[in-house]
Amino acid sequence: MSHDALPVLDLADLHAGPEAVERFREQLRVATHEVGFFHLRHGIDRAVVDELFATARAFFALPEEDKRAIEMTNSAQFRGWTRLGGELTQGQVDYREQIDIGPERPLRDDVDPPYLRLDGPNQWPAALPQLRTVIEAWTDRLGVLGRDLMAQWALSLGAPADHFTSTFDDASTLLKIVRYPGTEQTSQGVGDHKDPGFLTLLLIEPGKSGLQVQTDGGWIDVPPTDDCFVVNIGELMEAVTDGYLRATSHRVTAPAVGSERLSIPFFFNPALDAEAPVVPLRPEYAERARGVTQDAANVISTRYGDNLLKARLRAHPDVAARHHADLVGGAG
Ligand SMILES: O=C(O)CCC(=O)C(=O)O
Ligand SMILES: [Fe+2]
Repeated sequence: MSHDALPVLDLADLHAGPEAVERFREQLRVATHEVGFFHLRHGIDRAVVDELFATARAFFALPEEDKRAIEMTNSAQFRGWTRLGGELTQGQVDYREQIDIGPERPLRDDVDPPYLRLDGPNQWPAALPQLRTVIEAWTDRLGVLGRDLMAQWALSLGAPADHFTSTFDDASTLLKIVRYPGTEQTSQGVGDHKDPGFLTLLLIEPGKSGLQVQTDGGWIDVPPTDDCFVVNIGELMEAVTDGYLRATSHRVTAPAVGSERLSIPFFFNPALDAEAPVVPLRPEYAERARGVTQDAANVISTRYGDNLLKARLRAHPDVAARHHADLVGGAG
């Protein structure tokens, strides 16, 4: 089926009686079977969203040396600031700067299997302590929402509500705060990709376009939509539903010169060592499962840590060469 706009779901439906809940689940299943992307009206106070973007702007406005002090290249865990042009998608440079923040954990002694190297501390900017406060509150809020949505997905597919619960007990979420400056050098803000995990809750700075999603009918522009997340599923959700649900390629075009675009994607994912639990699909859905995408250049692993490490090594070759040369065939 071809689509020229994303479906819009409303979280308020989950508190509006059994019929509304049923409708929400149906929309969730259909949207992620057919498109893999949808708008989700969130009902979050504007003041919360405004504070997030004000804090994000304050971070990007810090002096270069404050950001350089927390460069991702310092971190074997791929945490911290990536300068403009420091990231690749499909081998091409992305024109964005960002900070990556994961669960705050001590460094581990045991790093076998290698994905355990991704556990560890964040790098927070010393000059902007409120970044940590604001982001930790946001991450907690989105963790609750992520768990609720996973239960709705399970029910929508014919599985018990708690199908995913234990998988997310020790969630290994990832949050990025991203800035795309306007440029004439390239149209690539971030190149075509699928997200490697389960679920992405993307908050885009109000009023900004630039996100494009691949559908059967071609690439479509996602228009700015107030008070909504853009939600998409990642490769693991495709894998556990044998392709009944679809991880969809997307990209961001660089904004016009003289403007910029901020976004805050939150990737809701299980523990690194979690094996993604296959969903027992209702027979009428199993019949329409397409199988998992087979691509020799992007093999999907159902162990989250393996799938994440694959994506991180590919996107950040400088971090890979410095800290993980043994995994990428470097000098070591
Ligand atoms: O910035 C955006 O709107 C999307 C970013 C994205 O797709 C990603 O970081 O995975
Ligand atoms: Fe993405």
